[in-house]
Amino acid sequence: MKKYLLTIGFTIATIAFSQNIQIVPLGVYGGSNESNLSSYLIAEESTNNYLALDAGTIYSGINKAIENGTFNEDQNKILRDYIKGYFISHGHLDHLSGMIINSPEDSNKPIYGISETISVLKNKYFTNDAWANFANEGESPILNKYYYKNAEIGTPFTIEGTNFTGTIYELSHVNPLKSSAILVENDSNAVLYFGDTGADRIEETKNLTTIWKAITPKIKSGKLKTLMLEVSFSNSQPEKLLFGHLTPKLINEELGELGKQVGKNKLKGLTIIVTHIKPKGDNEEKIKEELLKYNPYKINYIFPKQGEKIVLK
Ligand SMILES: Nc1ncnc2c1ncn2[C@@H]1O[C@@H]2COP(=O)(O)O[C@H]2[C@H]1O
Repeated sequence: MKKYLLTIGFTIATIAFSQNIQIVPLGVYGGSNESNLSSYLIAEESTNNYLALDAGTIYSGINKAIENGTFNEDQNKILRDYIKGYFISHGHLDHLSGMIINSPEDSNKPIYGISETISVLKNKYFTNDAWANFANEGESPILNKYYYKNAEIGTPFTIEGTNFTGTIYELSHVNPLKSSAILVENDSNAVLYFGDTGADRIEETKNLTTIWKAITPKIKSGKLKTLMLEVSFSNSQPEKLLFGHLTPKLINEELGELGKQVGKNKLKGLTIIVTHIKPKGDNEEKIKEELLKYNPYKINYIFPKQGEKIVLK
């Protein structure tokens, strides 16, 4: 009997610990189309406990997900109950305007970010001049709906309302402007989401190298399921006009650095979800073509679509 119970316990534990991760893109572009800007909901597959990775577009993305059958609930419930908190990578509008605009209808929840991002929210957006202060610090009247969670770089923290922990890393988005990435993980799976970032060579920083070193063990063990990485421009964009972004060429340059840590063959089949494409002219088609045509590390590229769920196995 005892052995039987132990087996059941082990099976339940295995199921509990091997939760796949799902991602619901609410917005996928890095500009122009204000109804489809960077925001990705991430949760364990069998739950509705989502962290929003950036919040450029919220309302239109939820509607699109309902239209696609990804969600089968009303708009308000998804906003208020499913989204347990926001990670905001940096202070640019295309990463947070959806959260601001929807704040009057939202419920109480945390906003995670580096101190620079929280400072922008506090001093530029949740102000009486720009909107109203729906957060818990800053200008009066303080409406106390959102509460800031200032994350220390590289120190894991609990993501409220989920089984995830988060670890934030610093990025450079036209040095000295800071952006950030977050490693979201449960016991068996991990996803690394990047806000806007330039390449180390162009930004003259070592931020990406630091991240590649930090995640190498998780890639080697197979725990890290995907990188959600920006590719804003095609290779035709001159390096002096990148404004702190990546191109397919620079992705391969950075993957070369990661490959040095992990071992080249270990990158084969790694999934990269391509974020933040700027949908101007034929930029989107060119980026896709360039990534797929010259893919020396045999990366599995996914081009997310608004409202279409991705399950990472
Ligand atoms: N000096 C500049 N000249 C023209 N466009 C710029 C300049 N700096 C920033 N931008 C644009 O403004 C955008 C702000 O958000 P992004 O960083 O996504 O991308 C940036 C560029 O597209």
